[in-house]
Amino acid sequence: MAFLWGNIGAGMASIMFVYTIFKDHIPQSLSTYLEKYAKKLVRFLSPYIEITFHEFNGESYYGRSEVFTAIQTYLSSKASTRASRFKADFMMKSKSLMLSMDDYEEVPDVFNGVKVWWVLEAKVLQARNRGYNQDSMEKRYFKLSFHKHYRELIAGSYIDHVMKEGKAVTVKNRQRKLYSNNPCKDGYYWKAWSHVYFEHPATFDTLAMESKKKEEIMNDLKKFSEAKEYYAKIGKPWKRGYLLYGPPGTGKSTMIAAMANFLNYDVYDLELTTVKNNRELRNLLIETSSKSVIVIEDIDCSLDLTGQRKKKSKKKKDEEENDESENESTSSKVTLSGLLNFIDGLWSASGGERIIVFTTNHVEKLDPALIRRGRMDKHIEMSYCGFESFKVLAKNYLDIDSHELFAEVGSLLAETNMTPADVAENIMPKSDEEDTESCLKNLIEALIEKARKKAEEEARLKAEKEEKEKKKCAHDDTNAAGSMKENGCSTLYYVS
Ligand SMILES: Nc1ncnc2c1ncn2[C@@H]1O[C@H](COP(=O)(O)OP(=O)(O)OP(=O)(O)O)[C@@H](O)[C@H]1O
Repeated sequence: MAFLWGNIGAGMASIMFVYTIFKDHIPQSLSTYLEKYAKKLVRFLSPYIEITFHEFNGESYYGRSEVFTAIQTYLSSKASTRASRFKADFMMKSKSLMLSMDDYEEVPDVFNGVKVWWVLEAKVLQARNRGYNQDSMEKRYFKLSFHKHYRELIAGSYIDHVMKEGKAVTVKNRQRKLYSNNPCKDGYYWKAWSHVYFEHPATFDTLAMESKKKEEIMNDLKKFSEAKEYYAKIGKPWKRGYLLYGPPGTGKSTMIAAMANFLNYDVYDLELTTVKNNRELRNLLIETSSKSVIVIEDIDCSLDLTGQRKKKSKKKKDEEENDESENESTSSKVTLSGLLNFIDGLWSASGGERIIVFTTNHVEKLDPALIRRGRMDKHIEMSYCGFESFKVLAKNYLDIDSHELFAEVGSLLAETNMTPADVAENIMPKSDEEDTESCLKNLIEALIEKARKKAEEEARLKAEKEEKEKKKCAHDDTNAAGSMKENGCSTLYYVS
């Protein structure tokens, strides 16, 4: 068989050699025709099979194929020993170089004694307007070749093996990312998200919050991350919504970082004000990866989302519907109903786990439809610093568990509203000379000052209220006297 294929190969090589010599003398149309059929003939006679795995499925340039990513990761672990040309990337997490296979470089692999060959190829396509300035487009794919004889083994067990190994390596090497929705160019592609490596140090240990509340949140997150089968069973997308609300500086952003670190998820920071319309929002969300926290901070300020449902006119409804239509040049913005649709239904198809977090300083301003249970499953109030939270901050910043000044701090915190951000600022040593005691004294001073200002403010408000009431009484008396006069009374009668 090998001899026969060898002879056919030699014959084909001679024909190709002669063809190359005379190619310039053959008309263009005939030469294209010959090349096409020569390729078909070679494929027909070849004892080898080729399977291709495309980076993006179908027409869509959103949502990279998970199979392609797993193969890429699997091969990068092989490329370092089996290829002769590599692409090198510096891994922040492991502080080491990661080698991956270069374009058109062949990487052989052996499975159960059977040899296969991988190569990364690309087709360059005509430019098409897909919402960003696209010059031209490259469609990359992996090509796997193996002998026909091993069709079942390779198409079944081997591909499974590659997927499993690829995913395992991805989890091991995972460098988490913080994405923001600023389009950026990556090779031939415009990507809707740009990223930096996510290295926020916050954890639930360093988060200032009552331990019972923290534990409840951690249990909730853990249960969610392990509930793949449960979500599949009840037929719901594997997602969970959190609403974090509270005054500025109470740790909403810190909580998001702690959640992402706890789950080992990426973070997508979605700035809604820069999203043109519902279509763009959909594309952005489709492009988010599994195991991610999608954050919309200050949802009340993000867009005119609040109360829009109630007030929506017929005209507005029509605009929203047009927004979903083919017209990409529309200037309409993301709407509440658009956002609700994506939260409810978007990820049912993609299947991966996602957490969506809204933060707000003014929970009372939000449309109830946006935060109802089922959409935002857990509402977490981020509050002013209590004694338990203070102790976490004291441990973080001063490395102490107790101190004789703690009792005074505790009673002052009970009377005053100070955010964890302000507490942290006050106890942070400002120079090498500042010791623990002087840091705590700084905080006590700040708390006393805050309590004094609060008392002053309360006194001012009380005086203002009394003044208003006095004026109102005088005004009522004048009106009463006036109406009596109108009714022909000359004397005022007071009824007690
Ligand atoms: N609960 C907390 N635990 C630990 N540190 C906190 C906490 N709250 C605030 N901080 C500290 O204060 C800084 C600001 O807090 P953060 O940005 O998380 O507050 P926020 O509620 O998100 O504020 P904003 O509403 O203004 O965005 C943080 O960098 C952190 O150092």
